[in-house]
Amino acid sequence: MDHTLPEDAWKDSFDRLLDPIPKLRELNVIKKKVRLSFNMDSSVENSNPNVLNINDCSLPNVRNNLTAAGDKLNIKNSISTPCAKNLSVNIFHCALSPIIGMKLDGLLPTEDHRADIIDREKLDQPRGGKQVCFNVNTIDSETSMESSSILQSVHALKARRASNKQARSSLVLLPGKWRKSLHTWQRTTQNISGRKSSNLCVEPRDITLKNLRAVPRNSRKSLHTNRNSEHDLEINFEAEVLKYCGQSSPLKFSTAYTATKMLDACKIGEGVYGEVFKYTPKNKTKMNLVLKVLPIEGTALVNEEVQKTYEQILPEIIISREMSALRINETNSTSGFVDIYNVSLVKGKYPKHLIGLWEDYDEEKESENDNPTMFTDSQLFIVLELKFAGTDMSKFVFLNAEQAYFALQQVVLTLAVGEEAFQFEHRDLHWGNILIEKTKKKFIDFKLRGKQLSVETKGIQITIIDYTLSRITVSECCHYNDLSQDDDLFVATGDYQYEVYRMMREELKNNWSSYSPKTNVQWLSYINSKLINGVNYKSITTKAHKNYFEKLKDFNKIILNFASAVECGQYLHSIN
Ligand SMILES: Nc1ncnc2c1ncn2[C@@H]1O[C@H](COP(=O)(O)OP(=O)(O)OP(=O)(O)O)[C@@H](O)[C@H]1O
Repeated sequence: MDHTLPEDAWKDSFDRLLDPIPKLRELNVIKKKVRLSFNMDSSVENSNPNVLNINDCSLPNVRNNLTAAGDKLNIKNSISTPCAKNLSVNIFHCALSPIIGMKLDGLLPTEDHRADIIDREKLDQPRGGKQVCFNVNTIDSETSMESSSILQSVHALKARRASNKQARSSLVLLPGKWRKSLHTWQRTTQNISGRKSSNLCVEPRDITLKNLRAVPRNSRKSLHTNRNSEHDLEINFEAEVLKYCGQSSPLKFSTAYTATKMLDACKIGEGVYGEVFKYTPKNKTKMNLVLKVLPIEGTALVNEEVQKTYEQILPEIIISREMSALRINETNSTSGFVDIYNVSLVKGKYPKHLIGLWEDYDEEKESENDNPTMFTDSQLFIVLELKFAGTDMSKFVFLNAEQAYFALQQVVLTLAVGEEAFQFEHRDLHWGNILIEKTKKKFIDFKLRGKQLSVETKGIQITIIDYTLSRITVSECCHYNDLSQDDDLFVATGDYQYEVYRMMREELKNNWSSYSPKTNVQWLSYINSKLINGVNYKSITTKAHKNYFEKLKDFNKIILNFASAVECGQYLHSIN
């Protein structure tokens, strides 16, 4: 029997169509143009579970945390998309641009992947692009993911939904900045599980970050404590913002912040809502300032987020101004809250030199934010000009525990002054929101209820930043962020920090407008624990280190018994 296939067996139906037109076949017009598309479902096709980006976790203690909690993440459920700029060759043969993923800072590797990371680090291999990872821990073992394919994840989730069980992803975050990771997780899981999305059917090719839409959040609220107040009348938030900026209309962005006025400028950080640049003003060459640039009021999503409105940005401006002004308050004063020099409302395209700085940062550190070239002529921004206040506590290297102990005292008294002046609760005082810089001053002065207090600096000065979740009462109005409907933050794990959000919710009975200075104590207990087990010390063998390390440990045993930062401060000052 002849097993030879007929000559045209290789032809598909399309080829057969060409048969009657031999000239076309000769030209092979169509086939020559067919290329393998890496764009299509690139989040699926190019997933590589062996690539994990921990470049942001270079600190030994962060690595330790990764080691301690690594088992919690099933890295197989990861989407990774190749990022052309990290690859030495262009694997994208097609004209369309590749889909760029984002890394989710807060997630932890498994044992296998830790080994892989170490191998990659030894070989100094290039990073494999940004990633989104999530851990689906409610899937039964038999339906658990067997490969890294997101396709299988989706099928498993669909199957699970079909059997009427609720799919819920767990959230394991690294200590510190959580907002970006949480938002990415929310977008990812909400679209996969359909929890808050009306579109329950998610096809694999829909799972690209550009397709994931943010859920608008409008949780900033202001509550008038005096109900008969004339403030209850309709507020014109635009006019209020302009008033705080000391302007009658927006300034032109490119002329208000020209390159010539900003010496030695560079981008130093980024948040979900904006970009942070550092520079020296031309007329004050001994000073370093920081510009925090926040797009507002536009309809375009920025970094996958809805832009804040005048109404949402106003409380942040008010809190920043009031806390900064405590430097000159007669009864309760502190310089521990970030010093704000100016706030302005600007309009127009991003200045070219700031785009250049953004791109330099992106080249070096890979920004997770959108390139500001996206902004049009009509875009509005709030620009906060702040004093540069140093390095955040997670990256700072303390000399020894004595220096850390006195830094804690500065944090305690700063919060205590805030409580007394404005019923202030920070509500998000993780170690990324405490900045530290060296100082030649011997003492830092505070005034609490009119009483002068001094704390030894031991060579460093602390500054508290980021009032996004903070609460204050000012001019019979309480400004706060209502987290009562925001379940996701309270399911996160991975650090004591995430326990504190739950502790706060319990303390406040989920009524976020109420005042309880105990939440400041809860954050102080977290900071104290980080000083015991988390921060870096230069010298740990000295007597001073051991002595003060014991003091930190003793204080840790009793700290949660205090009702406020004021009480903590009084106690610490009495035992000094
Ligand atoms: N005054 C300052 N001095 C030095 N660095 C600063 C200052 N303000 C902000 N930064 C740096 O910029 C980063 C982002 O700032 P910030 O936390 O205020 O932004 P954010 O948009 O509120 O962030 P997110 O909302 O994502 O937590 C900080 O982590 C810090 O490293």
